[in-house]
Amino acid sequence: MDFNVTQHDSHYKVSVGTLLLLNVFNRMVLCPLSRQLLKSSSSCGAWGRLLQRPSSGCVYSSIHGFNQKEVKEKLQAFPGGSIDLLKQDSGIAILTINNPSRMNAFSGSMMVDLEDKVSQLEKWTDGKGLIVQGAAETFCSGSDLSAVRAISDPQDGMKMCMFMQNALTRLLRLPLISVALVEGRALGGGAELTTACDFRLMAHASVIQFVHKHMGLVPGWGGAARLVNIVGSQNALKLLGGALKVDPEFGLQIGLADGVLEGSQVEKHAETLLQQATNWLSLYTKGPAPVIQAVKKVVVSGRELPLSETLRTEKDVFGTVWGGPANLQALASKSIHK
Ligand SMILES: CC[C@H](C(=O)O)C(=O)SCCNC(=O)CCNC(=O)[C@H](O)C(C)(C)COP(=O)(O)OP(=O)(O)OC[C@H]1O[C@@H](n2cnc3c(N)ncnc32)[C@H](O)[C@@H]1OP(=O)(O)O
Repeated sequence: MDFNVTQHDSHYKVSVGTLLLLNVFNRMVLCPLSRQLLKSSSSCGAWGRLLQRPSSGCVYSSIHGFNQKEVKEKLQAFPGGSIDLLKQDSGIAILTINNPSRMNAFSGSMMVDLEDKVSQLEKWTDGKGLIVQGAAETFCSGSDLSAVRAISDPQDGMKMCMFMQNALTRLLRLPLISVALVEGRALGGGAELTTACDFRLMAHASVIQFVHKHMGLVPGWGGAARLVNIVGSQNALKLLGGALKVDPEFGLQIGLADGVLEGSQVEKHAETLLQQATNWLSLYTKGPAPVIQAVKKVVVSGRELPLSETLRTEKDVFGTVWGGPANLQALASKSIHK
């Protein structure tokens, strides 16, 4: 018996016998080999650096003079607020920036808390998606200005910057498809945080603004580098150089926003913003966790690595899903893609 398998718009006639043989070969030889390669490369290769080891996505380590323990102790001296993580059975987690009395500004302890929550998400094997939101109808007003004033010494500022670059780089590299739900304002570091998600959904009347120039600064949490990747260097220069206010319409126009949400969290009858964001994200997280995570991993490597390393990573990730449960089930159900 033969059936058609659609692959990249081409139709291949493959016999069931051939498929079974391929799958047996894959499960017995290629998959163990791939897993072995992934394990062995975790200590040195690009794949290992980016995707395999929890916290391996760090930009700075001791070789850059970065002492994580020391920085954490300094940051803990500026308490207030929290970063709350809710992991749901659906595989979608909600990360809430919670410091409403300061418009969800990041205190030092919240920065430490964020790093801890990212570590937890890196270990979440059942995870598929992540929504990052602010508490109490606003997103985040950046660094807590009282902490900023207290650590205005450039050395300390750079340590905080390295800590947040590490945390946000690891956030963006999570094997979860992430979306920032922007309600109210995302200012300064808050605007940078939105760029550490794969997508941004903006609520009606929300604003993303890189206010750094008004503060005599440039982004330091990796926001400028990510902004250039998202909107291109011309638009990034305009947003940073002019400290422009980006509303949903402008956000869509330049590609900073991926969708606009209607209404607010407190509306009684309409779908809440969180429900709308969940529905939006569900289109991309539908399916088994290993497959969704593999999708994110190949995109992260494509986004960050040179082509030859990207291709090798793609091959390794491919080896983790080829002949896996979802793949075998799809083959057995003779799925077609009309
Ligand atoms: C620039 C780089 C740096 C980084 O990347 O690390 C930063 O992010 S620095 C922070 C940049 N953000 C700001 O400068 C925001 C300053 N705040 C505002 O512009 C306004 O407060 C605003 C627009 C967020 C909200 O205005 P609104 O009129 O709606 O409310 P209030 O001004 O009354 O604010 C309520 C309450 O929140 C306190 N607040 C707001 N943002 C911060 C902040 N970033 N740090 C500390 N506290 C903040 C504000 O002071 C009010 O407190 P209150 O005790 O009631 O006076």
